[in-house]
Amino acid sequence: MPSLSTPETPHYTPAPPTKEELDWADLAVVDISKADTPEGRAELAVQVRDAMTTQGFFYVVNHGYTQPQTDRIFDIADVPFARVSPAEKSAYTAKMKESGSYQGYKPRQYWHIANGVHDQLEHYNINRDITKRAHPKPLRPFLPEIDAFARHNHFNVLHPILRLLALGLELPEDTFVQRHGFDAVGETYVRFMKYYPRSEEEETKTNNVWLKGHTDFGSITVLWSQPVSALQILSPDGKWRWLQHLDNALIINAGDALEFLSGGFYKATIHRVIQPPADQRGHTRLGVFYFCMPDDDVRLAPVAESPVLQREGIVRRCPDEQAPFMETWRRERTSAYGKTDLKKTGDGVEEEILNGVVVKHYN
Ligand SMILES: O=C(O)CCC(=O)C(=O)O
Ligand SMILES: [Fe+2]
Repeated sequence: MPSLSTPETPHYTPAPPTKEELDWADLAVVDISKADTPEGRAELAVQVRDAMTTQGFFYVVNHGYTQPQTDRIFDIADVPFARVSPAEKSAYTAKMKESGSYQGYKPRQYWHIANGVHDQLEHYNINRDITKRAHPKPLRPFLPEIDAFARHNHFNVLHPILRLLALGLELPEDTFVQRHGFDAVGETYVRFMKYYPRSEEEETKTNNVWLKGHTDFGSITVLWSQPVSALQILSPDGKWRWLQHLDNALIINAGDALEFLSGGFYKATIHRVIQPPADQRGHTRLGVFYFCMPDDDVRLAPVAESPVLQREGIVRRCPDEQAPFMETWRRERTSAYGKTDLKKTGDGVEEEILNGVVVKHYN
């Protein structure tokens, strides 16, 4: 909470929500405050199971942060971009290709998008254990608030959702919670992300794609809703649909690790970022995320003991004995992303093979 004792920082004002009527995805809204009781969890488990087996995305509301608390996190999120010098940014750049980890900065223009055009977004990633590594000086006064924010995401958002996902598979409630320890060794982290407007030439050469269609490689992504429309999901009918901003809501999606663990029952949904509608162009777009993944030593093989999977069948992307550990999967995905030669396999689809598993990218 902002108070007299919290350090000051300029307020980040995002563009107002678009007035355009876009083709919005119709997603469930999950009131996570109901997860406090067994009856509430039983009700939400059905809602979450339906969302995760069809769209792979849903909204969460009543997560326990007030609008002013959320606004404060967005103000802090701008610090690593607006208040850190280029020299300090370069000193804290992540060694993505070499170490397979995003911890630190992903600089602008690091990824190839299409036709020689590179991205125009930077992000700064902070492991939930904020003490694991040093941070740029201007960010240091805000570390206690970032620590509280990571814990809030972990215990009040991630764990309740993991319990619902286990219930949806008729498994003991803590099946996935046990594989996502806050104090375990693993990469689950906070990401602040800033997109900058692009030139006409960049827009044309990339067909307005800012971030290519992909699945996230972790289990669950928590995206703090912000007003600049640009995120689209590939709907089950094959159409790209826009995600609508809801004030102080979270957007939740499943990634590869959850798809592996659930034997294909919960879908890692493909999503991308494109140029915003005309009334929001020319603005920066600031994002706040909590990227969640199982602990490094978790093997990403299906929870075959699930009665649901026994009835419905399991879809495997590789044989169980070859299923990657979370650590291998995240390092390979991180090193390869935006840096490898992809093979064109269809209209707007490119592929690569990592650890014996096909990974698709969409334009
Ligand atoms: O910026 C967004 O809305 C989505 C970003 C995203 O998909 C990612 O960082 O994996
Ligand atoms: Fe993503």
